Amino acid sequence: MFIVTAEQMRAVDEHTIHKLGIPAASLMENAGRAIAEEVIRLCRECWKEGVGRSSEQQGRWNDGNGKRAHTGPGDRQGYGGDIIADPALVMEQPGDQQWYMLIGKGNNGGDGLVAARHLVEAGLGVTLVYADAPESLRGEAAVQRDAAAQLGIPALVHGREAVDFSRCTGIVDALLGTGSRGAPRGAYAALIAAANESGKPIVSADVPSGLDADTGEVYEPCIQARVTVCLALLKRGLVQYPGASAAGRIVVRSIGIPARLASEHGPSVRLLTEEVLRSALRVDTGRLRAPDGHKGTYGHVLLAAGSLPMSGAGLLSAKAALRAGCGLATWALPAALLPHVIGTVPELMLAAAADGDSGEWNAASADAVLRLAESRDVLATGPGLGRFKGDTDWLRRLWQHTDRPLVIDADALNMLADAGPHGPSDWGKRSAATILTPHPGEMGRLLGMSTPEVQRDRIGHAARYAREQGVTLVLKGARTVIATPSGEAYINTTGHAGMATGGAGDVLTGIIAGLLAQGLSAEQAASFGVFLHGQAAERAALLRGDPASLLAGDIMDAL
Ligand SMILES: NC(=O)C1=CN([C@@H]2O[C@H](COP(=O)(O)OP(=O)(O)OC[C@H]3O[C@@H](n4cnc5c(N)ncnc54)[C@H](O)[C@@H]3O)[C@@H](O)[C@H]2O)[C@@H](O)CC1
Ligand SMILES: [K+]
Repeated sequence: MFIVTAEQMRAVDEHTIHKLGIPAASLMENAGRAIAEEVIRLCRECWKEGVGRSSEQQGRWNDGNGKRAHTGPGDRQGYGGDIIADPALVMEQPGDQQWYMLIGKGNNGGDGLVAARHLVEAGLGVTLVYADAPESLRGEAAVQRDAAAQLGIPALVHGREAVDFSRCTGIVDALLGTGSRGAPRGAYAALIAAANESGKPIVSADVPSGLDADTGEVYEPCIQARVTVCLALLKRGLVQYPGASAAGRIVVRSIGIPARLASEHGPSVRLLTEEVLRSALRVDTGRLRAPDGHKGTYGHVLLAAGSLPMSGAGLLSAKAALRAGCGLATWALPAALLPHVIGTVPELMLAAAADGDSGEWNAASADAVLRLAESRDVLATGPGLGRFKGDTDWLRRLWQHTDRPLVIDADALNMLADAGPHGPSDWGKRSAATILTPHPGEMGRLLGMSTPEVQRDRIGHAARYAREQGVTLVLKGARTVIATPSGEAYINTTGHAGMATGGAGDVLTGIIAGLLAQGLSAEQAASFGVFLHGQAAERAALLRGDPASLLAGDIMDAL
């Protein structure tokens, strides 16, 4: 599933209308119809839950599968085939429903007006609530305004008549869509605040009004939707927090715009699903293990990690690499740690780096790491590494002198942040892939900005950095972003807040390194690794019963 910016959506709309010749009116009709169908779906669900229903009314609506939506002879036996009323728009007690349709003056409002027509057709009570004078609507939206007026659909205008939300069952928010700029103003702000205040279920057209469709930033006020009917293509703001929290359930409805046009009109950003892993990323898990393979077949990971106060980080990473399926893993660590970790993971090989009995890394150890890397397939570094004198130079040497794929995490990212104003691209282009796995704080240090600034546009920052620095970048956090040097990005959907626990990132580093060792490309290993990491956490939370009690080791054990 493609994820687009408002600008990309506008270009795709234009292409569909002007190059393919599909009329704008058709697109709006499809959009409004889809919104109406989702309103009816929600009504049916609310009925099942008993929300807003008196007890004698419960259990009397249509069940939504069309079976009880028959009309005429089809209800009787013996006359041949059934005759079924439009099943997506049928309800048994539609008259109980009073929906307020909040209508803005742009095309989002036009979608709401089309939806109003279809809801009236389905027998629901509908009242239009215009934010601006209806006369201010233009183009297709004005056509829909006139059709609604011809049909006698009741209408109120904010500022002219009082709007009492206590009288409605639910609200359709068609105030602002992808044409919205900045915080809602005037009547828009007032209607959004009152709609939220009412506590009635809200169905948003395309995006919740008050949400930045590109960044997921939530302005004050912003609709808190129960359902968002996203039209044609998923918008970036809906998959990024805090926007994702304002959107409720997101239903993407196709309206006649070919989805593949998205990648012709801007960067390709997709939701990371099993289907995308298989098709776009061509990850074939069935081929990872050959029946006649041996431990040499599946690659050897070298992990340079851990220091006295954070030895567990190295242990978690190295073990996760093995759990992800690499044939062998060597953990290079400061020599003083060796006696304490011997035997903790018997499957691991250990390589001691001279540390003057300090338990810490030092600049001179770069040579030892480079030598070890010569006979391994992947080098990963960062977890529990700590900072030490000359560390940025230490990392620069690894960057420049190993031809193995390199995974950089944690403190190694902080070393990278000190590389200079232009970032590590100043160190030259690496011959093998480089994967960076920052959390938002580390990303902020790499970019020279604050964590909230990073969070305000996660996809944008990640994609830009990956392209400019020629790296594959994994920006961790809810809805992890994987961005590639060629400008593509994937947004992960697996995992949960229980993963916010020390060591979870170390496990991810190990998984990605373990997958690289098995021959996956950087793009495949980063995406598949993030996806698996989240899935393992989901499974671990099920086993434990509560995500909050999850330890990083549980994620690894659930792989
Ligand atoms: N071909 C198309 O362009 C299609 C567009 N569609 C719908 O059209 C929407 C985009 O329509 P528009 O580009 O007309 O834009 P919008 O309908 O999102 O709203 C733009 C209007 O709102 C006003 N506005 C902008 N920011 C505001 C703020 N912060 N406070 C108060 N008023 C503000 C502007 O004056 C502008 O007139 C989509 O989200 C979608 O719902 C669909 O109908 C499908 C086809
Ligand atoms: K909206």
